[in-house]
Amino acid sequence: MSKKIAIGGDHASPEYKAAIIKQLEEKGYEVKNFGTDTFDSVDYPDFAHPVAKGVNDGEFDFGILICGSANGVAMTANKYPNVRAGLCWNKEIVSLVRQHNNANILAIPARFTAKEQALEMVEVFFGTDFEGGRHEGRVSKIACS
Ligand SMILES: O=C(CO)[C@H](O)[C@H](O)[C@H](O)COP(=O)(O)O
Repeated sequence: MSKKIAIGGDHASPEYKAAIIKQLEEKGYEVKNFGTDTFDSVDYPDFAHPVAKGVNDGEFDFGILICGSANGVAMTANKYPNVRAGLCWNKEIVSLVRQHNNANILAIPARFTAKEQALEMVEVFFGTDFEGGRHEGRVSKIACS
């Protein structure tokens, strides 16, 4: 069954988001776009919450969030107990956030990452599995009870 992916971001990112959606759909993923789709100024939590909630509730397997620095969307998403959003700026960090942290949301800083690099990061994110092992226990300690 194809993976279901939720994606969203603010006005810093619509063209990155569109390119990522195209790439993912071409690879057969099912993608739901939560906006925004224009450069009109918006508030990033309004787009990060629905993506994070969908991943948190198991409606989506993974999420992608994009804003200028990625801090705002990552902070918002990480309020949800089942979400592990990783702010990534290169492919190596993306590999690690999947292998070691079992991230289920990739947070991309559009204003500090070239679009080609963002697309490569997305490819690495979905091509890398959690290693488990010694990381299982650590990841299980992330959420507050
Ligand atoms: O990076 C962000 C939040 O962490 C967002 O993209 C904001 O838009 C950023 O704070 C910049 O805001 P601006 O209104 O685009 O100047």
